[in-house]
Amino acid sequence: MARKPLIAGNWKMNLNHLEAIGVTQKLAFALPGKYFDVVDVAVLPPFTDLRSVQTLVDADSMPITYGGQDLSPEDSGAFTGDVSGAMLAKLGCTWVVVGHSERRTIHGEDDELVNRKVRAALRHGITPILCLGEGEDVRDAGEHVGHCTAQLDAALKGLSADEVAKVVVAYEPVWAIGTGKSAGVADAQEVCHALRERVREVHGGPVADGLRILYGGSVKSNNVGDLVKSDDVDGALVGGASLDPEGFAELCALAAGGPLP
Ligand SMILES: O=C[C@H](O)COP(=O)(O)O
Repeated sequence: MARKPLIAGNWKMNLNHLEAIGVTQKLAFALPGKYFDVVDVAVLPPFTDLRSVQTLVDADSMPITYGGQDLSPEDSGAFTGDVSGAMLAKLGCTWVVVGHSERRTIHGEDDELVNRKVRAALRHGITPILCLGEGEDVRDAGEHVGHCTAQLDAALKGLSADEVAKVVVAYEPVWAIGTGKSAGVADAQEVCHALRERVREVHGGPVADGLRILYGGSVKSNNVGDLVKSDDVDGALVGGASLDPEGFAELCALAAGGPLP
């Protein structure tokens, strides 16, 4: 089944709302409309930027989608500092990152919380981009496939096949994030394939064949083309390389099959 690639730029804690406007404008300007027929392009700014990005995207009818980098597992109430799925939905978010390794490591998020956040996103009609991946020690021990499929099982626990069909999975080996050390194409394909086969086993062929599985970890213009050519890699979650709009536009074009004119 042909799956349209998704290239999502995770800005992490970079760019204030004024800078966000500039970067989003430049990205839309640099990437001709025809590329959006072939690849979906998203930006994932900090919460404080979302309203500005929404206003710009709506006003200029940009083909760019956007989303948050995290959400609360709860819908409202006394949860100081948290942002709910309902709030993100109201801001027109298509996506929300869940279970990023920086949240798992820095904020101690475990699989059970990640599962609750996936459910919260789906409850509000937002597509969770569910991140998972192994650390260097697990990879060195050769246990990366089992580790990642176990994380997948835990994050999707109790979800119906229809719900799983609405999830995007992002395989991000922790040792490749922000290190300049990207997984090889064969390594990315190995884990993405195993994740798809696990979904096939539990939720059936149509869900597995339709599921978008991204790779993330030091994705740049020089490796994105080969990564998305892999059978089971359907796009990329891009960190550092998404902050420069012209460079990110080039990366998106390469994911769509060729460089910008
Ligand atoms: O969410 C994005 C990933 O953490 C990858 O970040 P990176 O492209 O800077 O390595």
